[in-house]
Amino acid sequence: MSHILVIEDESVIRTAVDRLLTRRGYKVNTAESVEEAEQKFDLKSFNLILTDVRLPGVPGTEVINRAPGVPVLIMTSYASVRSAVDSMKQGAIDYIAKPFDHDELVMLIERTLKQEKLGRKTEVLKSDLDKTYPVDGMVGKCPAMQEVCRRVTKVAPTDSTVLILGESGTGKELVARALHEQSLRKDAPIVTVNCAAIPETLIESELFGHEKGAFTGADSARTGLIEAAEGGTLFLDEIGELPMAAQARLLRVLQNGEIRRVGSEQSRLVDVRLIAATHRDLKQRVQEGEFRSDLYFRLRVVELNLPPLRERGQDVVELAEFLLEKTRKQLNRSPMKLNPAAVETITTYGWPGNVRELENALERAVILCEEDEITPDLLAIDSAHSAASQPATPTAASADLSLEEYFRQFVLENQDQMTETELAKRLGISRKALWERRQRFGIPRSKKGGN
Ligand SMILES: Nc1ncnc2c1ncn2[C@@H]1O[C@H](COP(=O)(O)OP(=O)(O)OP(=O)(O)O)[C@@H](O)[C@H]1O
Repeated sequence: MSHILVIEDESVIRTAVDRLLTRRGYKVNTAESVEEAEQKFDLKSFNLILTDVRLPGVPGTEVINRAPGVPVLIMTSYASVRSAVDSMKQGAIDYIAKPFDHDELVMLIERTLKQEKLGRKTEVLKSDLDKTYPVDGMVGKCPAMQEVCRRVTKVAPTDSTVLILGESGTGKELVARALHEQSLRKDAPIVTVNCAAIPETLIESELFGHEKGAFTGADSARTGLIEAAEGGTLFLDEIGELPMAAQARLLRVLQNGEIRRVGSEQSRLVDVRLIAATHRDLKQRVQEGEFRSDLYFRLRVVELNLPPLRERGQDVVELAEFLLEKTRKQLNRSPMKLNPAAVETITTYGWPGNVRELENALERAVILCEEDEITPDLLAIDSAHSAASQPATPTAASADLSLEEYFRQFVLENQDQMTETELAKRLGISRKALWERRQRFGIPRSKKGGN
């Protein structure tokens, strides 16, 4: 049984998390501060520590130093994304923004404990994968993916700005990380910001920082995420969602290498390489007046186009085999293979959620598989959702149905019967991505929903 320590000074949250985790079969201890936790327990004996950042006494991040080797998850309020980034730099495994829902927290904990258990094994696996696939575990032999790999290798060591285009789940973040890993900046941080996830009112101060008194509530000066990436790489995901005012500021960074905090008259120099990504047609956003053309041209110094999985031919089978092997090793299962019918299903399905959806389907199959063969039923691809027979998939008969419309329709039709986790899985996206899209497309969660 895994043993978890929860450090949280707000008693309502502490009790709720304690109850939730105990119900899920974990052994849980709680404390209101790092000092209290140290007095009562041997911090190093826990399998995982979940802590708030702001606590009476020393900040929660201090447990990273006081319990070396124990994975630490940080709970933080939304407004302090920056402190979460800092904690990650100090060695926290991950963070979760409050308010979080129970499923989200449990998933994060399960994942972290799984990773902790695998520990060194994963390291070995990673180096195996690196040997097999020259661009950091990126699988793909079709001409379009080969071109992407060639360009990644060529452009990574330069400081050029890169724009990565592709549908959701096609591997944009993987490419951004590969670019960083193969660059001279690899020992400095890569800071990832999802522009769609930060409210419009906060994005400028989150990215560029602000001076004391720059706006109501700014009671102290703060550095932004761009400065946090100093010497490294800034990955701006979903850049198509960046509001106009922030676009103007970003342009200045690209043109002059200078950053001006909100509320400041002075600029300071920053040394950051920018990689941006979007699933949107940016050129069209420019034509619609939603995106600055000068910024667009600055961004696409090098453009990488990731094709949707349905256009990658036989790559889908190689990817499935690769992901199957990766997942079964991570889950400590003996060798498995796809049977011919599963290969057929994988080849004919349209994969609207792209590689992420394939990854989820295989993870589920590995977990449920009792023999050494993956059969189509384990993949749980609803034949009604296959490319050939489902008019509601974006790849199918109604090709004119955009991904957004497909998403909207799917969520509205299914949210009363499915939990957010199930919805996200079926759409082949993460829960975070589901949340972001609900915000973006204005689809609130239904009251009847599963969680
Ligand atoms: N070519 C590939 N080879 C191996 N794994 C891949 C490949 N492409 C994507 N993946 C895996 O698929 C998952 C989704 O990829 P990633 O998060 O990079 O997609 P994305 O385009 O950034 O998605 P989103 O737009 O939804 O954020 C990741 O786990 C990634 O490692």
